Amino acid sequence: MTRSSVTTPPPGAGRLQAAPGGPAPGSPLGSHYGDCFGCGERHPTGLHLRATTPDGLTVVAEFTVGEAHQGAPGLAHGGVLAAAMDEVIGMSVWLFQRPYVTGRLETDYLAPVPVGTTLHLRAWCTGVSGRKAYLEAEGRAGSPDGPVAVRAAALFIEVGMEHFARHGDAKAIADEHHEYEVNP
Ligand SMILES: CCCCCCCCCCCCCC(=O)SCCNC(=O)CCNC(=O)[C@H](O)C(C)(C)COP(=O)(O)OP(=O)(O)OC[C@H]1O[C@@H](n2cnc3c(N)ncnc32)[C@H](O)[C@@H]1OP(=O)(O)O
Repeated sequence: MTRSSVTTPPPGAGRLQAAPGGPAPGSPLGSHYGDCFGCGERHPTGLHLRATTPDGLTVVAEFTVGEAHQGAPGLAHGGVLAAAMDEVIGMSVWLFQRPYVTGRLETDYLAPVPVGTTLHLRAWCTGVSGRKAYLEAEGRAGSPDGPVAVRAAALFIEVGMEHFARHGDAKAIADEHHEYEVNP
């Protein structure tokens, strides 16, 4: 993976620990928002990522490239593939049980991805330092051990739930996330 110093954990960065009360190994991860382009079940042309965590620390998910995801005829758009990387990484920080947002996302495209291909996605954390989390992801074509078509490295920044309430739709968050106090 070609990655910059911004997405490389600094010396002394901590390792991620499974959050108490987080999803049990093997359990499916639900969508964080029904209208999300990445995981929302209500989104008509979204990626509809369905994810599980095998170990409470990493996330695996599948995304089948559809007609709505094309750039060149018959091939996935690079921005859509980056969105899939962003989403699976976002799901993996969701395991921390604290809200994070993408600060920087770096993507390597290794092979074209035809419409109809199922990408097998995996994301994991490489380090945590203060509010910063360092993460990586890959997408393999056709099967979990297929060729790597896309790779990403990211810096995510921890924010409070008030970030989403202040900048987004506070009512929609409250309706879907009764477990969080969005205006503490
Ligand atoms: C309904 C459900 C609700 C739950 C939703 C779940 C979400 C799931 C979503 C899933 C979808 C997938 C996820 C999505 O798509 S999330 C959507 C895409 N991302 C965003 O919209 C984020 C937009 N940016 C911001 O809001 C602010 O800039 C943030 C909050 C990130 C930081 O502003 P804030 O004022 O708070 O803090 P700070 O500026 O002091 O920065 C703090 C530290 O971080 C460093 N830094 C920051 N940025 C960068 C950068 N680009 N490169 C390098 N470094 C960067 C910075 O230097 C500093 O370091 P240091 O000086 O301390 O060393």
